[in-house]
Amino acid sequence: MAAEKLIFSQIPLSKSDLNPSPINQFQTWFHEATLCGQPEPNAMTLATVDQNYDVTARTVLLKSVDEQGFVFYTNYLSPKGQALKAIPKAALVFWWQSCQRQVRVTGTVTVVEAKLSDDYFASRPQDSQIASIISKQSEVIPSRDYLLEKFNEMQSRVQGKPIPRPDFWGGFRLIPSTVEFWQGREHRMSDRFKYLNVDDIWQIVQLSP
Ligand SMILES: Cc1cc2nc3c(=O)[nH]c(=O)nc-3n(C[C@H](O)[C@H](O)[C@H](O)COP(=O)(O)O)c2cc1C
Ligand SMILES: Cc1ncc(COP(=O)(O)O)c(CN)c1O
Repeated sequence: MAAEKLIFSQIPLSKSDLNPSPINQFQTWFHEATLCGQPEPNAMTLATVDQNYDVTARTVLLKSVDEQGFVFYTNYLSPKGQALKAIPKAALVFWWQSCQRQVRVTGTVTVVEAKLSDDYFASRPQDSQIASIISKQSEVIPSRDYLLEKFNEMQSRVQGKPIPRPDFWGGFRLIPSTVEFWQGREHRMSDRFKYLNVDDIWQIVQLSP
């Protein structure tokens, strides 16, 4: 592991290393994060702004990424769901300490196709499905017992039968307009490159650390 870490941490990143597509570049770095031994490399900070301009960030899990964008799943009625409905813009941050790498993404957010959410919901363990349904995400609750009672009630009611996805739960896709790759280097002289989408063409600029 130590040797693998050495391979990717504190190695120079130069423009000629970068794939013309920030998504391909992200996929390469994501793979390398696993090689570095980074636990949960798909955990990302998601920052949103609501209609009162209040800014909030929380961790969510990246569940898929392709040329269309970065997909995560959540409760559409949650604070983040409501914020994204009001202002469909967001930022993502990945910090892969094991590789001394950071990726920052900004862009616009759309609700994913119902079929994609249906398929993802169906792939989750049934107890996770139940938790998503009985939990009104981020609402104040009187106690854990209150939640457990709802969980147990639903568990005994469905008895393992397939549960359809509720319409208040599903995926969002962040369509990137900027993607920045940061490689930690010695003396805080880190390497940074930012992809900017200009008229559907990705331009790459180098940034001062
Ligand atoms: C590692 C980690 C992964 C998480 N993944 C998700 C996720 O994929 N979807 C989700 O809705 N909440 C996830 N959460 C919980 C959120 O951080 C947050 O507590 C919850 O979504 C409520 O956020 P909100 O009140 O801003 O809407 C995760 C938390 C952690 C620590
Ligand atoms: C509330 C919540 N919803 C969704 C997820 C996404 O992960 P999974 O679908 O693997 O449960 C998480 C991950 N911890 C979560 O905490």
